[in-house]
Amino acid sequence: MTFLAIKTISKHYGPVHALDNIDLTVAPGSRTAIVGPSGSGKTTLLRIIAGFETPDAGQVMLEGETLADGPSVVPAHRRGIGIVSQDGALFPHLSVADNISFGMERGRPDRTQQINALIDMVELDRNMLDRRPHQLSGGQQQRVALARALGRKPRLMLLDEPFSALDTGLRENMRKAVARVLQIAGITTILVTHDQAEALSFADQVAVLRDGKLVQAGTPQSLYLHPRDRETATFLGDAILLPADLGDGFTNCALGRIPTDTNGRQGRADIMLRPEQLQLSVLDDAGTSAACVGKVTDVEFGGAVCTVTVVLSQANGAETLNIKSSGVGLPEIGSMVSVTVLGKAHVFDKPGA
Ligand SMILES: Nc1ncnc2c1ncn2[C@@H]1O[C@H](COP(=O)(O)OP(=O)(O)OP(=O)(O)O)[C@@H](O)[C@H]1O
Repeated sequence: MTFLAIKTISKHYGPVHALDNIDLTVAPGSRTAIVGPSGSGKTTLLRIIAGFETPDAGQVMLEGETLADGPSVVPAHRRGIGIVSQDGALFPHLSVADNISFGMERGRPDRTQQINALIDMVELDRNMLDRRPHQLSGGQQQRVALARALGRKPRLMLLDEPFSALDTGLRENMRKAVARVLQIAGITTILVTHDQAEALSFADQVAVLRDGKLVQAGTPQSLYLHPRDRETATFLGDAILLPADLGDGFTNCALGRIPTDTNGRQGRADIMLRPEQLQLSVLDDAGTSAACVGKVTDVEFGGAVCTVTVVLSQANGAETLNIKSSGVGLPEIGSMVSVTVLGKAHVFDKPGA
């Protein structure tokens, strides 16, 4: 079932083609993340959905209602869409309570009850209600902004990089908290972010934009493991890209004979593995018959996840691999290791894709 449908949306700013024929559907109650490099059109798309920007062509439909049909649009304030932006955009001269209740009827008998319910929902202490925004941390301000947006009971919530000003630990906590609040409230959400890890962990659906075009949309798992092209593969995370010979659901490549995610394709192709699909074992003298052998040339300690650089032997094409490994029992530089592949290699649709 479709809740929001974006159909053939295009937008120019003078000579810049900010959005080019975008089609995207969003299911009710779901969380979609729109990701892409800087300038790929993410904010423009969000602003068109919100009603702050008019498309040149195409439609935006929400619950079957046409919100935009080319330049003919329903104004932003009549769309029932909430938005939380990067800076939270709170009113600095108003208390937290007044910020949350902004737009609520002032004489409403259940006003205090509503404010309390909203501040509880975003898991802030009620004793913060009398404070001004500058007396709150960045994360607390974002929660107030979310409470204010929720107070208007939006049909759809748009989050425009709301976590980007927060530091790493807080960012992750906020992301989880916001996802929880929106899920409990049953509100369909679209998040714009340039942080691919954030998109993968927050969303049920990830849509990748590049140069104003929608490159791929799908579940985080499907995009991460089966990206359409090399650019999407490397945008979504570290990737090991290798040339290979295909046949019968297997490939022969520098890592030996490994299963692939396509059947029935033959010939040369480019394949991708995620670094965590490769497992290292330090070789003792008896292990030199292992299928794929290499030498450790660098070890980068990174806490829980470390990077081990391995140069494969001549027999394995002398490829250089950056492999993710746990910080426990890291091999030493200069040691010989065998490399085993977990799972399947992804085959790109087109050679050189
Ligand atoms: N009001 C505007 N006038 C002219 N050009 C614009 C305007 N808004 C956006 N653009 C251009 O449209 C393209 C898409 O911009 P947009 O802000 O949507 O990208 P983005 O993916 O959100 O980028 P970022 O991650 O840097 O915020 C860019 O080339 C940008 O320079």
